[in-house]
Amino acid sequence: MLEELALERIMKKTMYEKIWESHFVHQEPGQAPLLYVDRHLMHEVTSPQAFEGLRMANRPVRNPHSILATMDHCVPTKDRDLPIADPIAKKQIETMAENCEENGLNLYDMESPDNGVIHVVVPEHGFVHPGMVVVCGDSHTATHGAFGALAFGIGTSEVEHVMATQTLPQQKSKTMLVQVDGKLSKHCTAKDIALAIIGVTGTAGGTGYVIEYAGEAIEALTMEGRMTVCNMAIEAGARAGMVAPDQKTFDFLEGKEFAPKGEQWEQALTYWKSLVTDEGAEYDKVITLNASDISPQVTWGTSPEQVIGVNGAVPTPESFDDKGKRLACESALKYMGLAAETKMTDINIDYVFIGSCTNGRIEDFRDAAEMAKGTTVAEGVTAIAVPGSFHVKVQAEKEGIDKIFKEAGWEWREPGCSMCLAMNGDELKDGQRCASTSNRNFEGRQGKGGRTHLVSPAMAAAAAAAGHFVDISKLG
Ligand SMILES: CC(C)[C@H](C(=O)O)[C@@H](O)C(=O)O
Ligand code: SF4
Repeated sequence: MLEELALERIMKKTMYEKIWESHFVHQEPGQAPLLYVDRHLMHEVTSPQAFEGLRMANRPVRNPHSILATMDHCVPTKDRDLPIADPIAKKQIETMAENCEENGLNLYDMESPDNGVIHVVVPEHGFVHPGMVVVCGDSHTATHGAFGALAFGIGTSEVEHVMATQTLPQQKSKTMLVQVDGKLSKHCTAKDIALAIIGVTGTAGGTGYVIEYAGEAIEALTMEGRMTVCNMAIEAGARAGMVAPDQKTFDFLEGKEFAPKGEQWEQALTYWKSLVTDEGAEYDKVITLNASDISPQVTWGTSPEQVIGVNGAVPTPESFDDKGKRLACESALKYMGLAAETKMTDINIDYVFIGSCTNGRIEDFRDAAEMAKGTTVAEGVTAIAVPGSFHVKVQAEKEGIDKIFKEAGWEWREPGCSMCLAMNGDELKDGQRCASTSNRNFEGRQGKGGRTHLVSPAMAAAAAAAGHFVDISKLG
């Protein structure tokens, strides 16, 4: 009987384990297992050396159809018709175009109507499906886990390995279930879930794990919302984040360019439905949160885990028992120019950025526009809205969202990573403070000396109008 129970437990698998096993190719004794890779995403920053390596070794790209490439990190978000002023950015863009041309790869270049941030454009075309293994030389590849895929970032030498062999040496991760029960309160969003989770796990809590997000609040999210949550799995230190595919996933994919069609669609559906974690399967770690406890979140420090509800105050270093966290708090307060115990709603801002692969999708702009409607950007504040892709931009314009922003005094830009990491010239000046919908608030991330507070799009729009953070949960 006990044996039977044990056997039953062994046979019950998590979604991660099912995907892993179906992609396992081979393992040499003493070496990491080799995984088959279905999809390889690319941008201009991490691919040039990989292409160079292939060229030197005289090897072709094994499966050009597995690759989708874009230009996003270095692209200007205004005056796109003028030549790129920054010589490094210009070179990266040109090199990307040459490499894709030479290898026959599908590239959404700067002129393409499909251009945008890699993790925004890939889902728009239905390029990632449930059950796939997806890689990209970019840490936020975890975004695509929202489709029930195993998606993670890799280094440039690994990019070369995947291009040459369509496989990747990869150690198996442990599994973590992050269960978010209950319902979100009004004006709370997927971004607040993502930040609140990191507030609990810390940026190292996910190290060695692949997270599966589940529970009523995750199921209730749209695909866009699930992408936001999975996008930030990496900020919790996890290898990847994923959500079980369901009817929302299938509806999102159906009819998209790279989605299976006809009979293949039916077969795919049967397979996708089988990927869901078996009832009773065990995870190595389980974390439970209640969505109704999550208030609109704001980071106060220089790490995404240094986060608090907007109704709270900047913590004192002494409030941390852990010495490392205490010191981190001290140093963050110094860099951020904040005094402990300052109410979050008393913090004034200079800049607002809405965009990035975390919150640059249509729903994010709808949320922000609802908040921005009829307001005016506060004096002394610069606010920029940067759609994640041209498709997002066009859709937003169709809905009149650009007008709402422009009338409120916002700049309405062209798509790209922009001020998420300030590689394209969009950056904060020393000491400027920004309410940003991106995913990283590291020192200098948005420009040397720049101070980043991570928030949701609605929080960003409310801050732009007030000139400081606002407890939007108190709004009607
Ligand atoms: C440039 C790229 C390698 C980097 C990443 O891996 O995430 C960037 O996208 C980021 O968000 O910091
Ligand atoms: S938007 Fe930001 S986080 Fe996303 S890929 Fe670009 S730089 Fe990285």
